Amino acid sequence: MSKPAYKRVLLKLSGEALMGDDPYGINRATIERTVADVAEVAKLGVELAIVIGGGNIFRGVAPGAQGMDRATADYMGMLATVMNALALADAMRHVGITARVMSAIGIEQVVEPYVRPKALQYLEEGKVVVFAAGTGNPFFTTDTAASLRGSEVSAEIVLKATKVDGVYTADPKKDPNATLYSSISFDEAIAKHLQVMDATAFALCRDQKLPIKVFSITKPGALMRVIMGEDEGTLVHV
Ligand SMILES: Nc1ncnc2c1ncn2[C@@H]1O[C@H](COP(=O)(O)OP(=O)(O)O)[C@@H](O)[C@H]1O
Ligand SMILES: O=c1ccn([C@@H]2O[C@H](COP(=O)(O)OP(=O)(O)O)[C@@H](O)[C@H]2O)c(=O)[nH]1
Repeated sequence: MSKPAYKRVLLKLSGEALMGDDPYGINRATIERTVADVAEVAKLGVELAIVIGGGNIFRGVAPGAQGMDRATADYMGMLATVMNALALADAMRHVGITARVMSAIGIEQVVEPYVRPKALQYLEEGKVVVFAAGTGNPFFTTDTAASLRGSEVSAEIVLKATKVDGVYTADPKKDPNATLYSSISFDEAIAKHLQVMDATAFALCRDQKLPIKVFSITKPGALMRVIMGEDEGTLVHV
């Protein structure tokens, strides 16, 4: 059997990865499917750090957050990612994968705080590390958290699993004529304002020379194909 293309990766899962076709929240069948994909990769011996989003929960409360102070709403969003991280780690435990959740905001009775050397130790021990609460700061996104943590743990690549199967010339959900890039440079993605990730996340990865692969969260086998270095999704590179 061929070998994985990477030894250590940072996987960014949007809240969507737990939501499925529900309007919001956590869908049991969907989380199990996501975890089965992740488990397959972990069992190959690839060291996996995960940053989980919160859109699936935050969307449910967002109407009530209207008119709210932005920073306060963002803290609610970060707490949503903590809930997702707990659900994800628990689902991993069910399939025999040991996961550790680390939070960027202090919430010690619930999960341990993010301590970089500890995260590195877990990864070396073959445990999956789930980073919760994004960067711990309002006005950021979990995509930026993925770039940050990916850099901190020296991941070889950031794998962004999302609703679309790669980076397009325009938002494919809005423009039916948009075409898929097989690869694109950070500078071009930023200059063209391609919104698949925010500019802060792109810029951090560019500066750290940390490539990003954007691929579908729903396409069966896509994560494994990416891990094996096969042609899948879009590579964003320096
Ligand atoms: N140029 C583009 N290529 C691909 N996707 C794009 C592009 N511009 C905007 N998008 C949108 O970005 C989304 C991916 O971002 P993601 O962080 O997973 O979602 P969200 O933040 O909305 O939960 C896709 O759903 C897609 O519709
Ligand atoms: O470093 C961070 C990461 C996240 N968030 C908040 O948490 C929410 C959920 O994260 P995100 O939208 O990135 O999740 P996803 O779309 O990937 O599910 C965001 O909308 C922000 O309000 C934040 O304030 N700082």
